[in-house]
Amino acid sequence: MTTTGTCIPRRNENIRQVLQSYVQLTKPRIIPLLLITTAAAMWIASEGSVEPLLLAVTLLGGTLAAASAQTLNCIYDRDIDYDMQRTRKRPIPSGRVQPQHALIFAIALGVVSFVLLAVWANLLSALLAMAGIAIYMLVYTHWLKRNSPQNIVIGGAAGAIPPLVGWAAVTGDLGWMPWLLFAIIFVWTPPHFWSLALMIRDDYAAVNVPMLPVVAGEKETARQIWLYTLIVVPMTALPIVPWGPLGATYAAIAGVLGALFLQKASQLKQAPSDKQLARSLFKFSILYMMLLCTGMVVDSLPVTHQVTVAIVQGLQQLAQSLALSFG
Ligand code: HEM
Ligand SMILES: CC(C)=CCC/C(C)=C/CC/C(C)=C/COP(=O)(O)OP(=O)(O)O
Repeated sequence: MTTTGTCIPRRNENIRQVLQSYVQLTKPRIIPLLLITTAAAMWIASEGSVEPLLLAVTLLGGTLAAASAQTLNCIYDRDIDYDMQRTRKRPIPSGRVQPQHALIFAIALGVVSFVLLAVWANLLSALLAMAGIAIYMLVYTHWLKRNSPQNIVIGGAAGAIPPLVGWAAVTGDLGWMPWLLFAIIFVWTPPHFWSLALMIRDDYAAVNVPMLPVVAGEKETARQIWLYTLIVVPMTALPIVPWGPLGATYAAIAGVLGALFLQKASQLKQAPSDKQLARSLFKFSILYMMLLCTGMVVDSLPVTHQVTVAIVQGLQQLAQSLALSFG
């Protein structure tokens, strides 16, 4: 058959499609931001010089744990995913992957993640990653998603676990700083998700998932988005000296980002039915978390510290010479 030259390409094409379906089960577009929050925690915990191998192993373990969690969610939610426009083409509702095969895949991902983290990082980071899967599946997907408009507030704890994994991988324990990172992501999640939910409210209403915009309406959702934004922005100041380990570079980045986040949330509060504003806030929430974490990494680098010290010393000298010439 190979002499016809048609079978091998077709087989390769099939393998490619199967692989693509399994990758889609893991909702891969969400994972990079989860990893950025993990990496930020690792950089702060190691004061700017994280061991490359530990970083790689922890990010791989985190990727596999998140992929396992998302695959389990795709299995559990296959009924509503079939009924929703946005999710109908996912691998299970569209019949491309059998739920039993997806389950084996999810378990394999979870086991490899646990072993990787437990052996090459430490047991605490491995257990935290497993706790992330358990909270996402049991608390969010099974218990709250279909039963309470507070589903993503409480269930959001799962998405806030990655920085705990990163911190634990570096230090072997958890102080207040990783819990502060957890809290920042926890409080950031409602503005992130509800701005999206405002755009796809009808999808959730059609399958009776009580997301806040379905249950309480656009005005109340926009009001609560505003309140959570009002809480999260000042919280991002707490990692700054004298309270925390971060300095001027992070403070400047967090300040600008916070002002923009507040501005966008306030605009949405004034026009809760405006889908463009909701879309803009959703997209910005992702950029916000990405840049905030990047700011944490940049601020933690020793070179940033050296540059900041040099600038401060330069300013002091300038002030002294000005004082001398005017005094
Ligand atoms: C319970 C908490 C959360 C819920 C319910 C939630 C929900 C969602 C949903 C439904 C989407 C749209 C996905 C799609 O179109 O298939 C989305 C997108 C996204 N989420 Fe979240 N999210 C949560 C927490 C997080 C966290 C903690 C992060 C990372 C720190 C995150 C990062 C993202 C990113 C990067 C996207 C955009 C993906 C794209 O480019 O399409 N989410 N989220
Ligand atoms: C440490 C560790 C393993 C953490 C994992 C946490 C995790 C997987 C967070 C993702 C949260 C998320 C994107 C939920 C999507 O909601 P949904 O499933 O209701 O979205 P849908 O409507 O698109 O199905």
